[in-house]
Amino acid sequence: MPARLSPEARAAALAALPGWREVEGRDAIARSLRFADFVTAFGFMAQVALVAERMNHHPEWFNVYDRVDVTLSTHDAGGLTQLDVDLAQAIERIAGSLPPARASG
Ligand SMILES: C[C@H](O)[C@H](O)[C@H]1CNC2=NC(N)=NC(=O)C2=N1
Repeated sequence: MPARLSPEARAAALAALPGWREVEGRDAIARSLRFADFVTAFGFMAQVALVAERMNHHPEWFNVYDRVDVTLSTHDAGGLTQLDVDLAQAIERIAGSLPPARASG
């Protein structure tokens, strides 16, 4: 398992991941994604699950209808590592290939 990212590496990683934010009170990053509908959201989760299993690195996530809240942290390392950055990038690639949510309000 990779080492926890230094504060500098962490800041650089976040700057390169628009939409992702730091989680308060723990060394983790998070993003909330919205899709066109439930089937698209669940399809996103299915695709991410296959990547996560291949990486042996798994997201914490919560789904309601068209929304998926994802938190990434490396539990074995007790914080953020390069694995989380790699998985976040894979998540961006998969989400970007799916139809977006309709604009609200
Ligand atoms: C035993 C197994 O390799 C570990 O539990 C893996 C599985 N998936 C994991 N996922 C995440 N997010 N962090 C981990 O430390 C982790 N460890």
